[in-house]
Amino acid sequence: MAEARQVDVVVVGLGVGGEEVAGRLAAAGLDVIGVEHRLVGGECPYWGCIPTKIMVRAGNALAEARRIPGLAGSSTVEAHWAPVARRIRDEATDDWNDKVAVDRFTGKGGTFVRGTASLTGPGRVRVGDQEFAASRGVVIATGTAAVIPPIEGLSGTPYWTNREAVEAATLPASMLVLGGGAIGCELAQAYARFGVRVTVIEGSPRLLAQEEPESSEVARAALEADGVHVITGARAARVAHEDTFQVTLTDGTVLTGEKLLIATGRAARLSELGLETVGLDPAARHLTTDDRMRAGEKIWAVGDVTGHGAFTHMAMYEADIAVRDILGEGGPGADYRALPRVTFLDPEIGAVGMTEHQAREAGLNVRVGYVPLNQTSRGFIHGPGNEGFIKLVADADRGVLVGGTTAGQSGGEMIGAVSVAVHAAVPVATLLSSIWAYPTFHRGFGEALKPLA
Ligand SMILES: Cc1cc2nc3c(=O)[nH]c(=O)nc-3n(C[C@H](O)[C@H](O)[C@H](O)COP(=O)(O)OP(=O)(O)OC[C@H]3O[C@@H](n4cnc5c(N)ncnc54)[C@H](O)[C@@H]3O)c2cc1C
Ligand SMILES: NC(=O)c1ccc[n+]([C@@H]2O[C@H](COP(=O)([O-])OP(=O)(O)OC[C@H]3O[C@@H](n4cnc5c(N)ncnc54)[C@H](O)[C@@H]3O)[C@@H](O)[C@H]2O)c1
Repeated sequence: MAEARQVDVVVVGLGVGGEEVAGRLAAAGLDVIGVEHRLVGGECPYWGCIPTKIMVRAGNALAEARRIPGLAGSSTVEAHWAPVARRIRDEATDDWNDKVAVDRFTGKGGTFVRGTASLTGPGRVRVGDQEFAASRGVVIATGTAAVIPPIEGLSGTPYWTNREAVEAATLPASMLVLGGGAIGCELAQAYARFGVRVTVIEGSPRLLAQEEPESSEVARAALEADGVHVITGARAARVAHEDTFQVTLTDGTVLTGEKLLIATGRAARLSELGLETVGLDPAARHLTTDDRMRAGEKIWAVGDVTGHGAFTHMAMYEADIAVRDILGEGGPGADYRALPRVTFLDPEIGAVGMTEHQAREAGLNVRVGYVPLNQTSRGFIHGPGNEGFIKLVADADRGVLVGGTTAGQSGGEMIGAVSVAVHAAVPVATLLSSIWAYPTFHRGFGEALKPLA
């Protein structure tokens, strides 16, 4: 093997987080190697956020058109998948080609290496027969991959993960979805709105189990309204595939579907990284980081691998902190109190910070405000499609919000206000004295805040 090339920084994985770190460090004048074995940009643009939200946008347009009767006349809606598949292939992913993204990075002065990287010691990375010695250190941004549960018969069948569901040029007649988290719910609704017969099988007692119970109810009602068969508290015991999939649940129920989507969570890609060469545990679920995203000697970690929340905005947030630390720029460290997330169902389910349950578990003196959107003026005006609610969770001792959920037409947008309040610890008294525009959905904040006084 040739002698190690001396550089400033090696970034392993150029997904959302890694591309941001590598690009900014290169633009700042450092000698940066960026290593990626699939596509620069990672899961979000090619198989995650962007293509799935293109599907959601299209499904929502269909749903809104179907709401015209009773509001504005009549509508005949014919759903076609071809424009959705075309937008994903041509506009969003360049047919799963990352040339533009690679050029973006090299244009900032970075050196791109296509391949699988592994650590060989502090600051040292191997990619194929190339070795790099990074004087400042290595940034791990290797993201997550779909978890495939060890169900009898599943391995070896042509099951789908989010990748095949996103790449589909045509739709199946029917689809079984294992897992009712964000991926399962979003794809189930989008597919159902294009006429696919969808069944969701969720192991825990409710969908979106990490969120408020009220969010789970909204999600279930929304899916069922679109004809999705939702089964909760059920486990798959066996999978078989001939022409179609057969999933046998532990209670003996047999379900069939043309496709089977596995959406049972994601796991950090850590096991093949050579973490043992830098004193870290390769069997760990995530890389533990301090508030500067440092994970060990000459090692930073950002994005899904840190386990703080598998979201693009989290990867970007942590990338910014790591960049500032590597460049010695200072500034605020990581603070996860106000982590926002949006499940892009119709209605959208936005949430930030703690759920009521988490706040009680944390021993806070909890107060809760809750308003169903259909009881607000805007909800009444909106009519069909006005499902949702605002729920605010306050720490009564400190007089501030610690979390909230905004489910509804613009739930993903509304959560921004709660996010600011939690992040900046705005006193509930100050929020109560605010003026909320009439008739908006967010005017419901005024009502939801009243019990928190
Ligand atoms: C279906 C779906 C929908 C989603 N929707 C949303 C959404 O609406 N909003 C949101 O905020 N988040 C969403 N997410 C989550 C979001 O995509 C991730 O949080 C984000 O991509 C994480 O960025 P990352 O850089 O940590 O990892 P990734 O984007 O996974 O990038 C990691 C990169 O590292 C590369 N890599 C791994 N190991 C190596 C190695 N050894 N050598 C070289 N390269 C390596 C991988 O090929 C990959 O490109 C969604 C995810 C999925 C799957
Ligand atoms: N809108 C967004 O921001 C968005 C969208 C999609 C994904 N994501 C990110 O990607 C992550 C992964 O999404 P996900 O939906 O795969 O994971 P998830 O962890 O959110 O949900 C997985 C679900 O599968 C269930 N499950 C696990 N094993 C099962 C089994 N054997 N049988 C039946 N059910 C089982 C779990 O109980 C859980 O409810 C999310 O947590 C989120 O961070 C975000």
